[in-house]
Amino acid sequence: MTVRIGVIGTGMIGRDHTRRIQQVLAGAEVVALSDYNPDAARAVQADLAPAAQVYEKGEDLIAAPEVDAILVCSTGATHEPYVLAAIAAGKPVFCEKPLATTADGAKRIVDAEAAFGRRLVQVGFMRRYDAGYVALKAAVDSQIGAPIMVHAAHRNPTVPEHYLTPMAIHDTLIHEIDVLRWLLNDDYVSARVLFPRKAARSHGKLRDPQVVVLETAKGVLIDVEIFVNCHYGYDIQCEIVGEDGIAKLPEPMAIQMRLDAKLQNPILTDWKDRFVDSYDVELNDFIKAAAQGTAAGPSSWDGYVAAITSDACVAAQEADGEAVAISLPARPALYN
Ligand SMILES: NC(=O)c1ccc[n+]([C@@H]2O[C@H](COP(=O)([O-])OP(=O)(O)OC[C@H]3O[C@@H](n4cnc5c(N)ncnc54)[C@H](O)[C@@H]3O)[C@@H](O)[C@H]2O)c1
Ligand SMILES: O[C@H]1[C@H](O)[C@@H](O)[C@H](O)[C@@H](O)[C@H]1O
Repeated sequence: MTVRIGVIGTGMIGRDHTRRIQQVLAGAEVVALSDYNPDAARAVQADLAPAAQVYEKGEDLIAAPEVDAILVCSTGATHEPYVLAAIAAGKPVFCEKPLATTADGAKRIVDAEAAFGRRLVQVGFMRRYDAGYVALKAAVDSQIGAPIMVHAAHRNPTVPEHYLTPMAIHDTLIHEIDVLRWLLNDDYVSARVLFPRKAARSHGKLRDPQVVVLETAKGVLIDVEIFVNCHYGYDIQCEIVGEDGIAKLPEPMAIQMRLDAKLQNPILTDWKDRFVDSYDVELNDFIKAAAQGTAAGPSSWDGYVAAITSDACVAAQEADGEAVAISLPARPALYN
């Protein structure tokens, strides 16, 4: 079966996912496109999916009989209504992170999917599909003993002026919030945020860098440095300290050079390159499950937990280093 996919939001990642489906992956084709800016949808149609129908409204694309499954790749604040409409239509939906910009919004999605009674939603937490993180999880599960501490860093070379202090949580830390919970098979109980002096390259409305300290139910202490004006490159670090040893996320493959009297390893500068393979694997998982009328991978429950944790971290940014408690409601049976 070829899964007929409609893509809502044809900006940077919507275009890239369309390219994947049309040119890299098997088992699916993009038959419909929609964007708030119709010219963006038409440009993607012209470049990548000439047979696709362009819809002015995302809601009409979701309802279209030729669309079996939906990708929501629009701006974060617009995800919730599209995901709810896809669930109401009984169609599998892949939603880019964040699932919703508030915990209440994510809960509405969880409630709708649980009431529907079958998984339909996959959230775009692609790091769970990254070969390095998969190997790290195997080491944590079976080699280094029970985890005690995690040291992580999420560094971007630069961010635009519209990137404000809470975005370091909602837009950036959200990846660690999901992947560390998955790596440790644990949930968070509190968050603290500490700010060193502001880096000189941090623009006026942004406090950068910051350190988020998360504590888990099993007593693991996690520190994540978020530094989005680090200048030198796009750098993701993760080290897990266990009872018997330490496991570290591998560096991306790079040619080592002996050149000009230096031993050199290049560092990536663009997030699109760092996780390029994992985007392929996550969408492949979506296509396989959608062909069976369901969804796999990171669930709307995971998206909801990430939203609750993000809200706590944003509150912690204003709490002068004090801990903000995180408590989760009961998990519906659908997500056990
Ligand atoms: N998983 C990842 O690593 C990753 C990476 C980048 C972006 N993202 C997520 O993907 C989403 C899109 O990011 P992007 O970088 O492609 O942004 P972008 O700004 O390049 O594209 C967003 C597109 O959504 C369209 N849009 C806005 N409101 C809309 C609406 N109501 N209906 C339909 N279309 C609408 C815009 O016109 C634009 O074309 C964001 O939620 C972002 O967090 C995830
Ligand atoms: O939307 C991007 C993307 O999610 C990247 O993976 C992350 O490193 C950036 O901080 C964020 O702005």
